[in-house]
Amino acid sequence: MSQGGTPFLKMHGLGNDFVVLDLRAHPLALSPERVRALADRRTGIGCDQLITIEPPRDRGVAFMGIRNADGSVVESCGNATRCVGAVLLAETGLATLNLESLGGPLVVERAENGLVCVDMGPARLAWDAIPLAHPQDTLALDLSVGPLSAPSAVSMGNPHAVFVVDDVDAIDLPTWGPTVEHHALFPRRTNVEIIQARADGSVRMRVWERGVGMTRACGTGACAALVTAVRRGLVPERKAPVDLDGGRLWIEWRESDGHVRMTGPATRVFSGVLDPETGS
Ligand SMILES: N[C@H](CCC[C@H](N)C(=O)O)C(=O)O
Repeated sequence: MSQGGTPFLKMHGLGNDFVVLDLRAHPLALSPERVRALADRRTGIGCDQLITIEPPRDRGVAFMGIRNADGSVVESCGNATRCVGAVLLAETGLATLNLESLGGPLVVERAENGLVCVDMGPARLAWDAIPLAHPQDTLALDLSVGPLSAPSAVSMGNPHAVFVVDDVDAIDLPTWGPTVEHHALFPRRTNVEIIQARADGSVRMRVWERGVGMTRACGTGACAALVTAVRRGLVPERKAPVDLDGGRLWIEWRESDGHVRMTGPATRVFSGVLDPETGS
């Protein structure tokens, strides 16, 4: 492998996986084509999102860049925030730190049992904050696609359409997800979640991610799911475990400031160096 390549880490949060490029000492131009090539699971390293760690732009320890597998640059990624947060907590020895993203400032803390807790900022519920193409009540949108109808819309810096269903395993999300993702109601497309409330107070969720497709977990989606469950009166408290295909996240929607806190694992898989010639 040639010298001077860009170091990377392969990481995941509950199976939602990332190639994390540390660009702080190794600037690298990332065209959408290059992102798609790196994310390709057949010919590239393979990941749901390409994540960059960049020098801070304001008061954080670093800036985190987020690119979906289709090459789109997006605002927020909860699972990647825990992963990058874990890297920076270990690097700095801090117990809590500020991380910057396009979706806004994030606060990352060490939690018990090796987990990572992130203050994902406020849930945004206004129609033009999602954004939607025209004014609507975000608690229940005037939208039906196949067996899915009347989702709630929530932004965690990125858009989410959350459908409440009786049984998430009875919905063919790979079929209906893309139709919702690209619906004209969402000028920036949307992530698509289906959720069901359980008798034990937990929430079960599956997700079709904007710019990726089906993933095993979505941290911002889990935040949007809990916010929707609270708004719809489906859970007894403003906090609940959210069970995704890849595992469990603990989510709380704080009443005092409307911020959403997410706690869960961050897993490092392997490290490497990108070849500067081939970029992979
Ligand atoms: N697909 C999302 C970005 C990644 C979100 C997800 N991986 C998470 O953990 O929050 C979007 O286009 O907004």
